[in-house]
Amino acid sequence: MQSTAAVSISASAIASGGGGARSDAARRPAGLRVCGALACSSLRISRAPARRAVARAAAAASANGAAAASGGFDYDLVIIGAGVGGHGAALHAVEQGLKTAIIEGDVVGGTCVNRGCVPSKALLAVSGRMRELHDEHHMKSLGLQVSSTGYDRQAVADHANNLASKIRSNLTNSMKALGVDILTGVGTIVGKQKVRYGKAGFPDKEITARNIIIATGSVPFVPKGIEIDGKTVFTSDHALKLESVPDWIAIVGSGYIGLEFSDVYTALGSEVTFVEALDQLMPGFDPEIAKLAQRVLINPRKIDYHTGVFASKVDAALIATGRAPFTKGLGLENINVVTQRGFVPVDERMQVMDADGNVVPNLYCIGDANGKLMLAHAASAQGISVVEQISGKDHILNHLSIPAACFTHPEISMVGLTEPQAREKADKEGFEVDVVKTSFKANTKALAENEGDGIAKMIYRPDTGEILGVHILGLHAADLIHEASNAIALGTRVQDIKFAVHAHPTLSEVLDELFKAAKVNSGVSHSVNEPVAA
Ligand SMILES: Cc1cc2nc3c(=O)[nH]c(=O)nc-3n(C[C@H](O)[C@H](O)[C@H](O)COP(=O)(O)OP(=O)(O)OC[C@H]3O[C@@H](n4cnc5c(N)ncnc54)[C@H](O)[C@@H]3O)c2cc1C
Ligand SMILES: NC(=O)c1ccc[n+]([C@@H]2O[C@H](COP(=O)([O-])OP(=O)(O)OC[C@H]3O[C@@H](n4cnc5c(N)ncnc54)[C@H](O)[C@@H]3O)[C@@H](O)[C@H]2O)c1
Repeated sequence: MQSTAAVSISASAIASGGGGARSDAARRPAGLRVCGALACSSLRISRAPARRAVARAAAAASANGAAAASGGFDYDLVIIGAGVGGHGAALHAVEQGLKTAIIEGDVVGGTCVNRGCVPSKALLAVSGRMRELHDEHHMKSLGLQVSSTGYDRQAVADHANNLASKIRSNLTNSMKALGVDILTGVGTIVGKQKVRYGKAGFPDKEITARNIIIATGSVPFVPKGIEIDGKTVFTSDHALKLESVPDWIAIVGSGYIGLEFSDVYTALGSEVTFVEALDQLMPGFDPEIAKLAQRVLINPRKIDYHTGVFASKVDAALIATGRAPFTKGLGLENINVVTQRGFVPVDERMQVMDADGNVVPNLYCIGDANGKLMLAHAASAQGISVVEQISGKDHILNHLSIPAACFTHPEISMVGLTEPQAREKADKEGFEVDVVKTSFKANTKALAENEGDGIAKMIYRPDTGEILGVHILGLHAADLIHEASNAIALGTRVQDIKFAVHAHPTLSEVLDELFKAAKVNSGVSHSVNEPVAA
């Protein structure tokens, strides 16, 4: 960390508000609407007649609450925390035929649905449209005329709130429909395979479970010395309610939350000042992408910034300085588990480790509470991975294949290593890395949209063709990254993926060109497009 000057920011400018598993899918009725981590789809399940009979019986048993857990336990699986991590685990557990309960101490959906991904993306959808409508030059170049633009702050806030409610009820209904028992109260582990739940501090109901997953998530991290009052000094929890749009706002921290909120606030007319502790903005991103992002997302907007400034006292600001695990009151001391800065220590299988470094049998922790990767889809993927294991299939999630995206306009996305991380690994392990880049400026679809700002960058091994990292800044970068993340997850090499065909004209051709630009050492064979016998 660089120099650490404390900063004090005046409140005056902020004040003016504006505008042994049993039958699996068995329990899921055909044609049911099912919600994954963040999306719902209609599922139709076709089964052979014999399986259908078993399925009907199990579904009936489930509907009566009669399905039994194995081994004399109340449940095969109890999940503490019904955020997206817990929800993802619960759905997969039911699919595996596990009798499952989920305990929630507040509202279903946790951070992502109620105070995170969902409402923030609703606000960002508004900011994207406002930005476009306000950009007269952009509109004119498309031949469009817009006479006036404006927004209704309360209506924008309602859009975010309504979306959160809708997704929350989708998640709740999907679990109920599949036979997950939703238990209300704060969960505490009182012993091996034993959980009590109820009023915080006074849990009065006890259940046993063969396996327990901790999925209790996180809360905003607020640096020492900063007092949150929810009005002039606040976190994303408050900002997402959009109770006001200040003329000016200081944002402490230029990570995901800071950046996304700077996009929202500047689109709605605020001026923004970033205060960032490290010596460059967006320090968590690939440095080259961060530099370009500064040129596209910061410099042309009403944003100024102070880097190398560690905020320890503020009078008016959005505090976006990271998240802290929410693991208090979980009763970990009852099973000899000591948290590390609040995070639950886990191994690569999300198995909880005790104070002596041993695995605690039948206890797992997923999502923000273990701190491996604080993203909604990572939490859910970890949950699914754990359920695979407890259903008898060993599974280790490759975290380097998990994509991330920042939903600014344009978006930033990434998967795998940054260039400095890849070079460090290459130095240690003794291999070469190469980097290729392509631009949105040469992409027909991006130019048709008049959105040519952006690049894609790939870091790879020329000796093997292994993809080490891909970073994109540009239109729909968040959607584009999945071709790269799937390639990493499936171990697809550059020399193979470069022969995959992309529709024209699409933004995906930015990645097509990227793969084709890579030079893998001759002699390394490829395996796709080999003639297949008819
Ligand atoms: C503003 C913002 C925007 C974000 N945007 C994105 C995004 O676009 N994409 C993305 O991937 N991620 C995003 N994230 C991160 C994402 O929200 C988290 O990574 C994700 O919610 C973690 O899921 P989780 O299930 O681990 O925990 P949470 O979602 O925090 O859920 C934990 C649940 O456990 C409950 N709980 C806690 N303790 C107990 C207990 N003892 N007993 C019973 N219940 C308990 C809590 O009430 C909560 O409901 C965002 C976060 C924020 C703050
Ligand atoms: N689109 C998304 O996927 C998305 C969106 C929002 C949040 N999230 C998740 O939520 C988590 C929290 O987001 P975040 O933006 O709060 O955290 P972050 O870790 O992304 O960024 C925090 C920033 O604050 C800076 N900082 C910390 N203490 C400071 C201080 N005292 N003074 C000045 N600067 C300081 C850090 O250097 C860092 O740049 C992230 O880990 C992210 O995974 C994801």
